[in-house]
Amino acid sequence: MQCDAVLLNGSVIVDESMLTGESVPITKVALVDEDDSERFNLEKHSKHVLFCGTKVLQTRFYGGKDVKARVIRTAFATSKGQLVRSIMYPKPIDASFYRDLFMFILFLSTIAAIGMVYSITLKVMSKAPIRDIIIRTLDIITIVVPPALPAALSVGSINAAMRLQKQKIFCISKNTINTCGAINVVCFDKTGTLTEDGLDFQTIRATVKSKEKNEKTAFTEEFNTMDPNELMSAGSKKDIITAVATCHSLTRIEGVLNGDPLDLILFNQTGWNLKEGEQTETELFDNVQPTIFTPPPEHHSFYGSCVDSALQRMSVIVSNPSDDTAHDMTLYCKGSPEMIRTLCDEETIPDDYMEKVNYYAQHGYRLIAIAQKKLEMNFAKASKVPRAQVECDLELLGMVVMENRLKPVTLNVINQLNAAHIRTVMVTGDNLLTAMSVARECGIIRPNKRAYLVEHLPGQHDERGRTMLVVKQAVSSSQEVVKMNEDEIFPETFEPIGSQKHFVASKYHMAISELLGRLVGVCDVFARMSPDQKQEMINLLQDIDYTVAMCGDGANDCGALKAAHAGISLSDAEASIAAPFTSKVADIRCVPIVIREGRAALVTMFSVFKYMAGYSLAQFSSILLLYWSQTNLTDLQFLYVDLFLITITALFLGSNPAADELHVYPPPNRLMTLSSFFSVVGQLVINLGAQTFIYLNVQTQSWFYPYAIPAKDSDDADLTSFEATAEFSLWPISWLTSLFDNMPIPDFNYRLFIMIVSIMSGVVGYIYENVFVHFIIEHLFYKWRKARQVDNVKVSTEYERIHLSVGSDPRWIDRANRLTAKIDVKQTNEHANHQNPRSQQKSNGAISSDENATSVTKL
Ligand SMILES: Nc1ncnc2c1ncn2[C@@H]1O[C@H](COP(=O)(O)OP(=O)(O)OP(=O)(O)O)[C@@H](O)[C@H]1O
Repeated sequence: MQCDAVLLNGSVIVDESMLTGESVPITKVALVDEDDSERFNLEKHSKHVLFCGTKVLQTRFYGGKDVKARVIRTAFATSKGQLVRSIMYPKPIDASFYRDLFMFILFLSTIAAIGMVYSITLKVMSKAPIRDIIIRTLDIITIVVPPALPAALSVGSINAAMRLQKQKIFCISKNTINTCGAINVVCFDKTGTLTEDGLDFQTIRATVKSKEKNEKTAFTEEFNTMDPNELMSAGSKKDIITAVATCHSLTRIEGVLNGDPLDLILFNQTGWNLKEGEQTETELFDNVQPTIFTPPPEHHSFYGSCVDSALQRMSVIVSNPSDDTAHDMTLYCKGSPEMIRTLCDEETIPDDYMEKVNYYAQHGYRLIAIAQKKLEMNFAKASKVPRAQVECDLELLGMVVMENRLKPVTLNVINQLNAAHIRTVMVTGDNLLTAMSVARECGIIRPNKRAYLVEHLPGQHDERGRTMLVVKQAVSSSQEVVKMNEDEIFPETFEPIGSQKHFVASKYHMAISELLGRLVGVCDVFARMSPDQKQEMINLLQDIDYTVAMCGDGANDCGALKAAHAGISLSDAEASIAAPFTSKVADIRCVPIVIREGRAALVTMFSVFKYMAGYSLAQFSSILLLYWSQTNLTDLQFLYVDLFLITITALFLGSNPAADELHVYPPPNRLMTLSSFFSVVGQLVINLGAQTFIYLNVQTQSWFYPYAIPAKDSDDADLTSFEATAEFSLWPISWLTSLFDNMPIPDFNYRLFIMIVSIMSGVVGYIYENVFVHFIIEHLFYKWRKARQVDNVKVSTEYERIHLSVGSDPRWIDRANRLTAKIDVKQTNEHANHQNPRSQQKSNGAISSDENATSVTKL
């Protein structure tokens, strides 16, 4: 057998192409235990890569080729932590603040360079020895840019990672924690993330030939069990149960059935049993081996299945020894109702098919349609036949309706994020109507806002070449929009400062089941997204400068988790390797926690940086003055400032915990701003002013005598001087005075005077920071700049006005401007009152299924 990859427990052999992060097309996989590896000639059998893996991964091979490839990469990454980055993180971490840090260090270096020129000039003029010139000049660099800076900067994120771990959230990329502080949009997968993974079976609707409708196909009534006898008495074929029992990728691991939770629940409903072949795993991949499915005792047939899967559907070919001959087999296919419809013979589709699908979907149910096709082929041919050849002209057998239950904490967490003005977006592979209903239920679509469905009319363009779109209004939204004071949701009037300019406060929500680049900024629900589209959507959001978190649980979220600034996985399997964060508590409570800790890490990183830079500049001012007198601080004075005042204080600063709740104002995520510049330069000038004043003033005192410059400067030269003591300014307790080589200042009043000058300089610095930097620069100046930009772009409609509030970012305005073409929203009638018990509960989520009730807008 030749396969593309081998999952080998315990040892790792890697092909170079995987290390570059390229995707290798993998269609055939062998799983080998360590004990079997010698017998299995690895080099001969594997085309591309040999990997280590874990047995449990076998159950995940239901997602199609792409997913397989990802699983294999995961398998490798699982046991070789060090190489995880090269494979799973080909994309470097994007963080503008790291760039800013670098720029800021360059800025400090420029200040250091000025100091160096000053030092060289002074030393040359005083004819100092070359060695002294070099050492004193280089001193200035380490004073202005402290060597402990990088270590001190990472203290915040290390502490945050430890706090996260206590809350069962594990992080494999510490740098990402700082990025989380800047997150302004969170994308959620639906199934398994917002809703429970284990869906409850609700109803089965089989198809029958209806006598009343001239033998046309129709749906049976709702059945709440999968009893074949009940279904057959209603005229349905029992094949629908056989299809549910065989069309899946469940497998036994150590005797326990494992696999997709949806399949597991449906299979358990059938009461069938599954017995896999006795072969070793190696042999399993040499040939397609039948898996045996045993129906309940009254039947005694055996079925062999060949599982394959692809986007939105999966198919099996089944042989029933009691019914089929050696040349007869049956293909069973199950998947999304839209996809199965495209594969079925129209004759077998009931007239009210889409009506029923929409009916269930708009009440939040998850639907799986089931179809079959009789094949004339033997087992050997069936195992190799291309799926396109057999997956056509299917006969629809019916559909299964599953309940989509929200996890208990979901609503609360989404509300927390909304209240903090962090945009929440749903990105799911499921049906648009189901997605909208769940979005309404969990608060992504807010109760006081209308929801619109956007549909794309491919190929239709207006006179300006813009794509035509259809906008449908949610059926109940106009009547049932909950009248809420906007302040109840947004307690404070929101004013974007700095980083917060992307917040979109629109009066409505839009949902779409296609990925249209321009709409990522305005749609809140993205349905029928393939794994690649999920990833693409994250990239599009990043293109318009969002800092994006993605929270998901499944193999289909791996790409998006990897692409996001912060991927948060709720699963231990493949998603956990693609994501920097993994929560052991499988619900979305981890999302605000990660953002809060990210904010704490970001704030502490910036504060530590500013503190260290500020103190270094204060020390720099002292040095400039002391160099003028050809003296310097003593070694212990340097040590005291560097170690105690700068490094240890910075380390304590870095252990600040996160705030208890997610505040509406995020911390600034830029360091290179006008306010930072004025803050640093202003504090430097204030400090230098105070120190120069003392430096000059001390020289006018009667007891002062100037520093005696030694004949030849040497390392152990006596640096004791009144100038240095006045600059260093420590209360003259005798042991401290001798420890720091201070020159005791004899006049008590003058010591008090130095103290007062230093306090005054602190007060002036404080006032400058708060009045000039915070109020005038940050508040008034940014407000003035914002007022010059258009803030709200209005989208007019024939019936009402919809306001798109787009913040102040010019790119947003540009995008919103393209939406200002007329949106002609036609309101549809309230959908018929349904008997379904969930209809009341979910009425807010109901949306129109009337395909004609639309009109066109242009994008
Ligand atoms: N085991 C399965 N058997 C048949 N069809 C399936 C199965 N799992 C998913 N599907 C179909 O494929 C569609 C896409 O599945 P996918 O796993 O990408 O997303 P999802 O599970 O519906 O939602 P989410 O992306 O929120 O997890 C589903 O909506 C469903 O119609």
